[in-house]
Amino acid sequence: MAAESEPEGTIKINSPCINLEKLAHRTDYLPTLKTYTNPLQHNPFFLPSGGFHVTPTDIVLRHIVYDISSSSSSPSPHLAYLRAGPRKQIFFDPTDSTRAAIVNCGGLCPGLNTVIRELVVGLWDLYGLRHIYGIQAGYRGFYSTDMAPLQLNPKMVHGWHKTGGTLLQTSRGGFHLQNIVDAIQCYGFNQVYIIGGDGSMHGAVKIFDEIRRRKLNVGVVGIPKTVDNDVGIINRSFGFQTTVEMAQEAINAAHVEAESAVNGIGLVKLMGRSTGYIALHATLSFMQH
Ligand SMILES: Nc1ncnc2c1ncn2[C@@H]1O[C@H](COP(=O)(O)OP(=O)(O)OP(=O)(O)O)[C@@H](O)[C@H]1O
Ligand SMILES: O=P(O)(O)OC[C@H]1O[C@](O)(CO)[C@@H](O)[C@@H]1O
Repeated sequence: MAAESEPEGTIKINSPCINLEKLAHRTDYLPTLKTYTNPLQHNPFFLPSGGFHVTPTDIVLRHIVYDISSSSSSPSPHLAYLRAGPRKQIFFDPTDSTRAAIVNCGGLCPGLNTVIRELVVGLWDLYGLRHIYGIQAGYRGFYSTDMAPLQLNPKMVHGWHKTGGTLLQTSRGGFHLQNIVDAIQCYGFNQVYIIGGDGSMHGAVKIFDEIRRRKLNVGVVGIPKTVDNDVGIINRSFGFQTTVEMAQEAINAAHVEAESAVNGIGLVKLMGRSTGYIALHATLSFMQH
C-alpha cells in the first residue's frame, strides 16, 4: 500500500485492496488550519517511546478473519478505518484558548464518571488545557438557562470514579440542533466530547454537519457508550465487564435458591438488547452445573 500524507491528518491511499472510510475533518472546510506540536513530547511525566504516535497511515481493518479461498467471505476492497490515538501534530493550541465541553446523554452505564474524569485529567495534565466544561443533563444542558456548564478540573473530579451513575446527570430528548450549535459558538467551545449510545451518536453527526456548514473551528468526538458491548468495531465497550460481574451475582443467588429447593429452577433475565453478550459472558464465567 502506498500512502501519501497531505496535511497531517488527511491521507491519500493508493491501494485497490483497502477502502479507507472517510473521516470528516475540519481541514475539509478549513484547509489552512494551523498545526501544533503535541505537548506530550515535552511532558516531564510522560515520555512517549518510539512507535507511540499514531500516523495518518495507521488503520484498523473492519474484518480480521477471512477465508481467502472464498470470494464471498473475503470482501474486496477491505473496509478500514483510521486508527485513533495521539498524533505528533495536533490541530488545537493546547496552551491558549482551547475550550473543551463534555456531555453524556441517554441511559446510564457503569464507568461514565470514570470516563469523564479521565478526559478531564488527560486534557488538563497531558495536553495542558485549562478550560474544560461539563454540560449538565445531556444535550439540553448546552442551551438550558437553568443549567450553566460546570467548569471542571482534576481536583474537582478527583473521586468521581468511585461514584456510580453520572455526576453530570443525563437525559433523553432535548436535541435542538440550532440551540446546541449556537451554545457551542457562544461559549467558544473548540472540542466537544459526546458520550452516548446510538441516538447520541446520530446527534453528534448532525452537530458536526452544522458546525461544518457554519465553518467553525470545532472538533466533535463521539465516545460510544453501551452496556451491551454491541459495537462491532471496538474491542469492548466500557461498563460491560462490571455489568457481567453484577449479572454473575444474580445468577449465583438464583443458583443457590434453585439448589436448595426440590426440583428447583432458577430463572435470571438479563438485559443486552439483540446481542446477548451480557448473558453469554455471565453464563460462561459462572460455569456451574
Ligand atoms: N436521530 C437522532 N438525531 C439527533 N439526536 C438524536 C437522535 N436520536 C436520539 N437523539 C438524541 O440523543 C440523546 C440520547 O438519545 P437516546 O435517548 O436514544 O439514548 P442513546 O444515546 O441511544 O443511549 P442509550 O443506549 O442509553 O439509549 C437524546 O438527547 C436524543 O434526543
Ligand atoms: O428502554 P428500552 O428500549 O427497552 O431498552 C432496553 C435496552 O437498553 C439497554 O438497557 C441498554 O442499551 C439494553 O440492555 C436493553 O435491552
